Amino acid sequence: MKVFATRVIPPNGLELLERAGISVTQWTEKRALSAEELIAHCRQYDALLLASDNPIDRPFLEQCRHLKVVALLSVGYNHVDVAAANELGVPVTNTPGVLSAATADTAFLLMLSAARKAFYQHKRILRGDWNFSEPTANLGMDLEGKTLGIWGLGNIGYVMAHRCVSAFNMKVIYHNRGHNEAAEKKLGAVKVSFDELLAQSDVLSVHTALTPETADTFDMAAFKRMKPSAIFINTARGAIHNEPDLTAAIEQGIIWGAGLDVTNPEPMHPDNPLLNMPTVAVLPHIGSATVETRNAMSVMAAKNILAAFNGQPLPNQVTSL
Ligand SMILES: NC(=O)C1=CN([C@@H]2O[C@H](COP(=O)(O)OP(=O)(O)OC[C@H]3O[C@@H](n4cnc5c(N)ncnc54)[C@H](OP(=O)(O)O)[C@@H]3O)[C@@H](O)[C@H]2O)C=CC1
Ligand SMILES: O=CC(=O)O
Repeated sequence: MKVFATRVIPPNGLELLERAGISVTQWTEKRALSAEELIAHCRQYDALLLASDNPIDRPFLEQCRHLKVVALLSVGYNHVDVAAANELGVPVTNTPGVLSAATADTAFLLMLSAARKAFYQHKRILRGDWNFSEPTANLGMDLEGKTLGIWGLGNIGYVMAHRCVSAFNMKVIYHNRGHNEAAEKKLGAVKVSFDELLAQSDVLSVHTALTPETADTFDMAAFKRMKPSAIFINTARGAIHNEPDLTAAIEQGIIWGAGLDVTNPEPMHPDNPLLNMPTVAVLPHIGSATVETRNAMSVMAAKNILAAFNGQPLPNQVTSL
């Protein structure tokens, strides 16, 4: 059995596959594979380990029906046509849970960085503008006791809420389609309507999957319903917010600032005005990027591949949005 990986894979997962006698070919070029190249490679392999954002769409799936599994090195699967995969009998797996803490830490980092204008303060040092003795300049805001609103309180949202309650005694409100009973019981999280989430959050952190229902939710109309002191955090997917509207909302003081690990589009252009706003912190989609977490993800993906090759139930198969 042979696996094709679209990027260099963290060692723990790779070792697991190789110990089982499976050969893994990794795409080592910096540039991403084109759709045609991906299909051409996959024709020669039994499984795909997808560590890039190449779409797994119907044209791909129609030409690669022989794959025993497409194992994603991510929890998000908005780049997969799940209905087509189900219809064409190509199993798809993801990596839930193991990356929740690292991604929540990224959201927490962005929240604190936006609140204290950290990225901007760093830029001040670089340009020789230390200015220590000015008591009213470059002030941030406290987070102690503030209200954290989570849109999509699942695995990552839960850890983010836990961090914020433990560190800053923040009150947690959330909006999901269902209830998160563990968060209600253990963190005192209160489910509110989406309108209340917008109106009451001091920090609003997005943790839903990108779906047709969640795309473009945070536009100017949504920002106008938020507090002028609110911080918007998105570590989920950039297409959930409208970036020109977010830029205008911060410029016009409709909201205070933002922390983004995901942008729309990615990569963000280096001239994007958000990068020069004092109350904005942007990271290049590094949510799960720690040594431990990426290794854990690679092990999870490898276990899904091994299960597929051994004809066993797949531990992390995704079958619906
Ligand atoms: N920046 C990064 O590097 C990373 C980004 N991510 C992104 O984070 C996302 C979340 O991951 P994870 O926490 O593991 O996922 P989960 O499935 O555990 O949580 C998602 C939550 O969103 C809620 N939800 C889904 N649809 C809606 C909706 N329309 N309205 C309100 N709530 C909704 C779900 O609850 P309910 O069903 O009750 O509505 C669920 O609780 C991923 O899909 C991925 O896109 C993940 C990892 C790393
Ligand atoms: O964006 C990363 C993911 O795991 O999803």
